[in-house]
Amino acid sequence: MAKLAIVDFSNEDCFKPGTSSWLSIREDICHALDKLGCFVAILPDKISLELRSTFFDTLAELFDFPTEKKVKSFYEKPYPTGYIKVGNAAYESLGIAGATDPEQTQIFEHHFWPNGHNVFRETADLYTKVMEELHHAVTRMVFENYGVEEYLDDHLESTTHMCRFNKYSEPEKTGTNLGLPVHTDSNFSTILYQNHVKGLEIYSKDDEWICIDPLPSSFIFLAGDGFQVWSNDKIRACKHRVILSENVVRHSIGLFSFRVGETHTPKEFIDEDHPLQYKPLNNWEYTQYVKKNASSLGPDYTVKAYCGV
Ligand SMILES: O=C(O)CCC(=O)C(=O)O
Ligand SMILES: [Fe+2]
Repeated sequence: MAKLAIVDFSNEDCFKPGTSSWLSIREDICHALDKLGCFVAILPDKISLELRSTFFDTLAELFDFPTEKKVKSFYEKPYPTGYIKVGNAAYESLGIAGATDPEQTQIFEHHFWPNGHNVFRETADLYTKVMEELHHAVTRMVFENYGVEEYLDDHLESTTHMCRFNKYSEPEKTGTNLGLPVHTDSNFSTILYQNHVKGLEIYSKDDEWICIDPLPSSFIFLAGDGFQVWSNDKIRACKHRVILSENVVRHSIGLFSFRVGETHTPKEFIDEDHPLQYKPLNNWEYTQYVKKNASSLGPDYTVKAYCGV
């Protein structure tokens, strides 16, 4: 079975370009992305265990609001997003668009708690900040590794982040242990963080599934379809799913990073042995298309069918 890479970011130098820690981690994560499109980043000491536990309690409070309230939590810009629940499935999710802007978290907070909920807002901002920092560092490492740093600033400036809070109800309540079916994320890249309940599984190349231990210091980085298009298939979008094996509520947080406008494959990824695989991708239109047509497209639909050359 392919091994999931666990990459230790505990040394602050890991976030400083050019240091030996940075260069060593850069090699590890690029190798991991090449193999599975995914790795686990260990970030201890960023958020205390107490705050983590309090935050997951506030997520339970959040999902306890009536459905009518949750449905009305909606963002029009920079892209439409809001509450998701399909049928009586185990999964439901609330999103904050442009979540790295604390004003957006505040709009979300006030929708649910008109008098404010400091712990929720401050901790949501903290998690978002930690995940954004990780996103920046990993993206820079990948661009450096492939010799395309000249496009990095434009890429980061064109990236917007959506934060989603997910709840998976107890299997005995919903009658299913399927949290989320097999999929790749349609955006560029995602960082996930779980409560103490396991469920996230990564598809390994040997047709086996790797269950990710829900450790308090583990953040999971996943390449999405946008990453695959950008890298001309050098880095494949990571297939994953959520299977609930315990009869308890599972929560997770995700930072979904999108490139606004079109994602192009840099010329550096194209040569005689690696001809261009994709037309430019409008990641947001693609995401909407996949969401709208999920049932007719089926589980084997890929970004290649959408914009392959
Ligand atoms: O809850 C998780 O761990 C995974 C969520 C996920 O895959 C998604 O929202 O796309
Ligand atoms: Fe996903």
